[in-house]
Amino acid sequence: LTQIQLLIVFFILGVGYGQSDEKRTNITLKYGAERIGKRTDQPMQDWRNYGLGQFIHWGVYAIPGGHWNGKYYAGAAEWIRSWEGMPNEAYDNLYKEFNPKNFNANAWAKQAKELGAKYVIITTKHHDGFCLWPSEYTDYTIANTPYKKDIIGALVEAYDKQGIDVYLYFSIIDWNHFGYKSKLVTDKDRTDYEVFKEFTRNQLIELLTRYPETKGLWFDGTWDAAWKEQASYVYDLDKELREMIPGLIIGSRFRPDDYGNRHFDANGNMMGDYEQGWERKMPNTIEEVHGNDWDCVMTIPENQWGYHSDWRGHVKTSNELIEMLVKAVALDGNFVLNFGPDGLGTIRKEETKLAKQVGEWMKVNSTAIYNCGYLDWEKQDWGYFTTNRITQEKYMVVFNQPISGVYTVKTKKGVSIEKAYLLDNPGLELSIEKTYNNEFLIQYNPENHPEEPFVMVIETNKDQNNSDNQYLQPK
Ligand SMILES: C[C@@H]1O/C(=N\OC(=O)Nc2ccccc2)[C@@H](O)[C@H](O)[C@@H]1O
Repeated sequence: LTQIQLLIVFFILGVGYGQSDEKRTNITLKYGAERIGKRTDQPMQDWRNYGLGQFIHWGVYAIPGGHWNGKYYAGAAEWIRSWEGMPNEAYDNLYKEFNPKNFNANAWAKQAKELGAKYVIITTKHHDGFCLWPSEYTDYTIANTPYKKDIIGALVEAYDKQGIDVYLYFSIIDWNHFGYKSKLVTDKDRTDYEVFKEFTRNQLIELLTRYPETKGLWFDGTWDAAWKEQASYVYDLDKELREMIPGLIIGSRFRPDDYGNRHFDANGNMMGDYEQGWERKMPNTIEEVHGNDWDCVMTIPENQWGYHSDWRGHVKTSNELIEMLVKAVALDGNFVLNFGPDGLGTIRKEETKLAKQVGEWMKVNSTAIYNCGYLDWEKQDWGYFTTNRITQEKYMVVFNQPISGVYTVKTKKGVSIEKAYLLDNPGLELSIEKTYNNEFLIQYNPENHPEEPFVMVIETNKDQNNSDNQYLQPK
């Protein structure tokens, strides 16, 4: 069978589409997954141990904030230029009034610190092509606004000062560049696109040169057919960027393989260092993550990344966001919560309130989040297990208090629970009954009903500070 016929066979069998976790290598690829299995170097360990991150979506789309000419835009605010109610001409001149007089990078970074975020992903350029840094490769940048100053530089410095690692979001889609095409039809498309590819490479090299503190790049807007044909160019660019900053972390949303597959190549092996497919959604089982690192990026409203002045539909509460965070960590992922500052650089009150609430919970309970990941015990209804990858301490994060006050825990063969107590009250030991093989019942009946999730610590006969485990010490 030719490779194409083989691919078709795999595709029909549904096995070639990258959702399986046994690593196959039947199809020879020049531009497939660069590695099978997780990265184990320190920068990636640090990434894996973050738990919680902050996403910032900010740009000229924050000026209209989801409205134009008195009309409400029901889409995602950062996509307003694509709305028929927003003339391109009008949008493309908004930068001339971009003057965020309330912007305070240190205040944003301080708020992220109090939230408990260990890293931040900042939009340098979204699909509209507006650059928040003074790029020398286009005039459509912050330098040509009334504000003039380098927003990215100020944010990198401020977050670095707070000890929060900085990752840069970069959209390959660029509606402002003449050479950007979603698909390549004519010869002129192709020659224009070659100019666009060089422009894209130049901007990425420029960003890593200007901001060498950058720990990684979060690519977006790579779903176009035109981009998916560029396996060789992207492979070389990926290599070039990684050589500029050793340890640089890039997710699965950047490279296409020989057949245009992103996230997973034709053999089902993940491209990049972690899976970036969980956007406003989450896996429910460990099987769905296929043994890969992954992040979930999440909006507070249903689907607004950039600032929209009129959030409609469901706005998540702090307890909902905390549960998503814990669920991500419990399934070996990171949870990245999005903030969309308004056109003047103010982080809106709803986001500030939630950042405070989640931050207060993290102050008490982050022991069950930072450096933690998946524990292969059977999931129970009361909530989630997490375990510290270094100390192997085990946690039960409770979201659903059983009326019975009985918390069922099924351990592994030979593992018995010897002690259980509340993280925020270690002195109060909880009673433990062993029933039958590997099942233990922990009793906890508080007088008053806790108003938010809480953490129980469990110690087993197998706990030791296992220094030879595969995860290195956090930084
Ligand atoms: C983080 C978000 O990323 C986007 N798009 O993401 C996706 O397209 N996600 C996606 C699409 C299909 C499958 C899985 C994820 C952007 O368009 C949006 O404005 C925002 O920046």
